[in-house]
Amino acid sequence: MGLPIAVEEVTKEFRTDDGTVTAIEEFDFDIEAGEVVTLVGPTGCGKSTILSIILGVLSPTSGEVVVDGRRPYDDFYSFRGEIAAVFQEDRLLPWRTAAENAGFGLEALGVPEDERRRRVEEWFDTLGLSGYENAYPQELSGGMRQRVGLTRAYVTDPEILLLDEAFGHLDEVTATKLREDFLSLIDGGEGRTTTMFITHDIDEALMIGDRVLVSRSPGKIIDRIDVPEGLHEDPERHHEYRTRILDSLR
Ligand SMILES: Nc1ncnc2c1ncn2[C@@H]1O[C@H](COP(=O)(O)OP(=O)(O)OP(=O)(O)O)[C@@H](O)[C@H]1O
Repeated sequence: MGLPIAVEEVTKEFRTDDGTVTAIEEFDFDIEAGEVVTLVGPTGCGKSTILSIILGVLSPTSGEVVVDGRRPYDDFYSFRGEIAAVFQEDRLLPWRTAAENAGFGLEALGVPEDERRRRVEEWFDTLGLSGYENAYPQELSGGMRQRVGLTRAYVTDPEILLLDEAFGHLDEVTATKLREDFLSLIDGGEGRTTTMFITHDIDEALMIGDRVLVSRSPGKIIDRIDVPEGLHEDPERHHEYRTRILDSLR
């Protein structure tokens, strides 16, 4: 069903040669178990920073993130297999085949090879990668590589999935197809994974999120929007929501 995420008054500052940069200021929101929340905003508004804190690779300067009574950055290894992330660059290992890359997380969790193969094959089938198990990343298109990255995350059956501009560098046709597949994946499951999806693309944020958080640089959340069901199939209403976000970012 996924675990809920509580982000409580989180501020993150970085020290630089010129002083201090505030990447995010008092981010405060909850993501319910199984909810899909998108965070949208222009470059430099703190999207990757908050994602890294939830993933547990960065600590906040003040405030805290609590998942299941634990803080990911204090207890990183206890979240192994529970939080998975997909990034803009696919981060596949070039010397591993597509199936070996996709099974990497399971391998780290000590899942036996037969079981790994079975689970990867199931996901490859769902994501249209069947037949490419033995291909190397450099033999695959950008969209296919990103599907391998998604498989690597999904195959561990995580409680929380974090996506950082995951479809951002793909051409529009491939990105649209991946978004549609991604939506049918998250809507198809009986127990939804709690998902945080960050993007600078307003249409993508509205299409994917149950709820959209809007952030402006320097990192401050300036709007929170509940997305009505089926919004992306209603161009007029979609336009209204898009305009609201654009206006708040001006
Ligand atoms: N390690 C760091 N050291 C210094 N400043 C940093 C560091 N990481 C991020 N920042 C600064 O914090 C701010 C927010 O960065 P962040 O990467 O979170 O933004 P973003 O919204 O993800 O941007 P983009 O869409 O370009 O990826 C920026 O001003 C950035 O320069």
